[in-house]
Amino acid sequence: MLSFTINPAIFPIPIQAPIPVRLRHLCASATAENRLVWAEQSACREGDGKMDRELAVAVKAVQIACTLCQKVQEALLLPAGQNGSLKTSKDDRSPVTVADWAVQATVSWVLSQCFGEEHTSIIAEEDESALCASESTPLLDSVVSSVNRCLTEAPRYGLIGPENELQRHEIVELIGRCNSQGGPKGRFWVLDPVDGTLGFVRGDQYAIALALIEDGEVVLGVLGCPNYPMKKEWLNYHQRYYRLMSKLSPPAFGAWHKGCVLYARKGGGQAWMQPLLDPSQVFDLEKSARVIQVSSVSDPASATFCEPVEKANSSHLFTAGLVDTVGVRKQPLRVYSMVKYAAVARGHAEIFMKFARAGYKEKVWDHAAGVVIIEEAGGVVTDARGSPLDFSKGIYLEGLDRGIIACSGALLHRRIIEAVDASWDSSNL
Ligand SMILES: Nc1ncnc2c1ncn2[C@@H]1O[C@H](COP(=O)(O)OS(=O)(=O)O)[C@@H](OP(=O)(O)O)[C@H]1O
Ligand SMILES: [Mg+2]
Ligand SMILES: [Mg+2]
Ligand SMILES: [Mg+2]
Repeated sequence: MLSFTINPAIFPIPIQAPIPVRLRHLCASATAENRLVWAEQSACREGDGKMDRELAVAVKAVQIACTLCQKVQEALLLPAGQNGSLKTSKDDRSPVTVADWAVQATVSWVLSQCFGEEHTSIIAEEDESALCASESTPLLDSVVSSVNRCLTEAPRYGLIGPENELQRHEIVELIGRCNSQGGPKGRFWVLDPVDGTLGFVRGDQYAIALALIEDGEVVLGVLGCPNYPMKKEWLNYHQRYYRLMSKLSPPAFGAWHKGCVLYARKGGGQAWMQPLLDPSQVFDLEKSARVIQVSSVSDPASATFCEPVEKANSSHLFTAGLVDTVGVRKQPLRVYSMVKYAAVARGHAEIFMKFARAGYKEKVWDHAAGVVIIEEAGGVVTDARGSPLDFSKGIYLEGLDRGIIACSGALLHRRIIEAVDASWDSSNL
C-alpha cells in the first residue's frame, strides 16, 4: 500500500492514508502549473476496479450535497421573513426548494467535471423552467449562492472546485442538462436532489439519492441521509403519536440526528455507510466507513415496517390490513423519503411498503439508489407481485405491479406477497 500527501496548497489537510494505487485517480484537473491533482478515492473500498471511480465520485458528490442541504434546511427553519425566498411549489403543487435545484446543479457539475460533459447523461427530478421566470430571480440568486458556497468546500471532499464562481446562466444550464430520458441501453446517472421535499421543508427526514443505471440495471447507488437519527426510534420523531407515546421531551434540533451516507455497487456483496463529513472535523472517511446489513429478524411479530408519511402517497389502510394478516404487531414507522430504504438497509426496519393510488407512476429517481443498497445489504426489493423493479423503461418504473415491497429477508417478503395476493381484489387500489 502506498501512502501519499496531497499538495497542501490545494488540500489544506495533508492526507496520509494507505491508498491502494488503483483506488486513486478519482478526478483530476490541470492546475495552473499544469500538475495533475489527484483526489484520493476514499469513498469506496478494495474493489475489482469496475465502478470504483464512479462510486467514489458519487459518494463525494452526495457528501457535499448533504452539507448544502443542511445549510438550506437550517435557513428554511428560521422564523418566516428571515429565510428569504428559499422555496416554492411546482405545477403539480409539490414543493421545490433552493436545495433541490442547488443540489442538482452541484451534482451535475461534479459528474461533468469528473467524467466529461459529453459522457455524462443525467435523469433528475427538477428542471430549470420555474427558475427562469422573471419573478424567480431571488430564488435563482439563492440557488447560485448556495452552489458557489458549497463548491468552495470541494477540496475538503476530495473534489476540485471551479476556478471562478459559477454564474446564473451556468447554473441554469447545469440544472437543465439533467434531462436524459433513460432507456434500455446506455449509462444514465439518476438523481433525486432532495427526496422527501415535504419532510425537508418540515425540518424532518429527507434524502439525496444518486444512482447509476447501465443498460437498464442499477449498477451503483448512494443515499445521503443528513437527518438520520442517532436512535432508530427517532425516525418517527416528528410524528404526533410518537411524541405522545414516547413522552420524550423533544431534543434540541440538531442534537438528535447523526446523519449518514450509504452506498453500494451491484455485485459488490456489501453495502457501506460513512458518517457525514463534518467540515470542522479532520477524519479519514475511508477509515470511518463500515459495512451495513439488513436485520436478521424474520418473525413478523418482532418486525418493524416503514411506509410513507403521506397517505396520499401510499395507502395506510391497505398496509394496515396486510401487516395484520402477516402478524406484524409493531406500530408503523412513518418516515419521509428514501430514508425508509436506508432504515431497512441498516437493519432498523425489516419491511418498507408503498402502495400508491392507481394511475400514479413511480419515478426511477425515487427508488434506484435505495434498491441496490438494500440488495447489497442482503435484502430484497420487488413489486407487489414479486417481480424486480424495471429501470430500463425510461424515467418511470413501467409495469410496476401494484406496489413496492422491500424486505430484510425472503421469508417475510414471501408472506407479504401472499397477503397482497389474498387481499388485492377486495382493496380499492
Ligand atoms: N401522489 C403520490 N403518490 C406516490 N408518490 C408520490 C406522490 N406524490 C409525490 N410522490 C413522490 O413520493 C416522494 C416522496 O415519497 P415519500 O416516501 O417521502 O412520501 S411521503 O412524503 O413520506 O409521504 C416524492 O419525492 P420528492 O418529490 O422527491 O419529495 C414524490 O416524488
Ligand atoms: Mg419532488
Ligand atoms: Mg423523490
Ligand atoms: Mg425530489
